Amino acid sequence: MTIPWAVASSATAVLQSTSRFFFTRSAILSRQPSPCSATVTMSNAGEQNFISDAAHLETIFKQKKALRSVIKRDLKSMDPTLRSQEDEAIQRIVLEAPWFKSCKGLCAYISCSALREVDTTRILSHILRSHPEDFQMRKKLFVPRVEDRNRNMRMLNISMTEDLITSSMDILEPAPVDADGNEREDVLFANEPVDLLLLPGLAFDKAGRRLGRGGGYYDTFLSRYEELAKEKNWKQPLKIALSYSVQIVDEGTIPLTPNDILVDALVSPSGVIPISPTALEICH
Ligand SMILES: Nc1nc2c(c(=O)[nH]1)N(C=O)[C@@H](CNc1ccc(C(=O)N[C@@H](CCC(=O)O)C(=O)O)cc1)CN2
Ligand SMILES: Nc1ncnc2c1ncn2[C@@H]1O[C@H](COP(=O)(O)OP(=O)(O)OP(=O)(O)O)[C@@H](O)[C@H]1O
Repeated sequence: MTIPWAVASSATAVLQSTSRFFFTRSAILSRQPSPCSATVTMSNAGEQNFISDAAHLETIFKQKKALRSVIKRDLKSMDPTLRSQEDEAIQRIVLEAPWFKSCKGLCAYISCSALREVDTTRILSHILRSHPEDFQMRKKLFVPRVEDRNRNMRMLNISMTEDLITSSMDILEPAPVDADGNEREDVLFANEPVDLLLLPGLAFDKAGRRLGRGGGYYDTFLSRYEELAKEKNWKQPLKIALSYSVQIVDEGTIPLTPNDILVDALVSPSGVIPISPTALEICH
């Protein structure tokens, strides 16, 4: 695996491209990373360093924003037939994967077609329909619920699609309490670990970088779960992102910021792309 320690293209290239009103896919996607880190400093004076760090981060967030626009535009113009073929292929690959079949608990997103996310309907209904006679045999499913605009997202347990309501962000989410008025189980307080996290995103690369929608919800949750698993001595869950072909970009295109968490593998319509040593071991 390439270690994506280099986080951004040169400030000059960024300023040139972000100062235009219109971004072409090739202009954004052709950037190469420079060997500078997110905490690059330009002076020995502490305050000066702080300013240059902040300015550098701001530049990187601008790059992320520009890349999001390009990918959103590409997703919008994707042929609907191709989209549904890719949705089918990706979900079939997940449903047939040994890491999916063997997992006992997982967090997955509820896809939103307006956001042009890879569909998860088949995967979720497969889980929720399985073992109707014995719920204990079922995979335990947790899905996201946004709590506020301050990056707080919980993953709550659901057992049927009727548990879901439309959120203010127009995404299906679980209500915090179930039909009997009981608080839903939060994965961060569960007694058992989950083995798998199925992640959405806007762009990905083959070194595990993931560009989200800019809310910081997933990176914050992933870092909390990573900490929890360490504290409890649990195996870290596999972090697998689902990606249309058009969302996979060249290495060096997705700038990294300090809180970004890398994924272990991608599932694209052409198959699983293992990235981390754990994923390489599981997939071969
Ligand atoms: N299906 C799904 N559920 C999810 C997420 C997700 O990405 N996908 N989230 C992952 O964080 C959280 C919700 N976060 C969201 C963040 C942005 C937008 C959104 O509509 N963004 C618009 C731009 C809005 C703007 O710029 O003001 C967009 O991306 O077009 C939706 C959900 C939790 N649930
Ligand atoms: N673990 C974290 N702790 C504190 N701040 C965070 C954390 N993760 C992300 N952030 C902040 O959230 C904001 C959005 O980050 P970024 O643009 O990288 O989001 P994203 O990766 O696109 O979104 P997401 O993580 O929801 O998929 C940034 O200000 C970032 O610094």
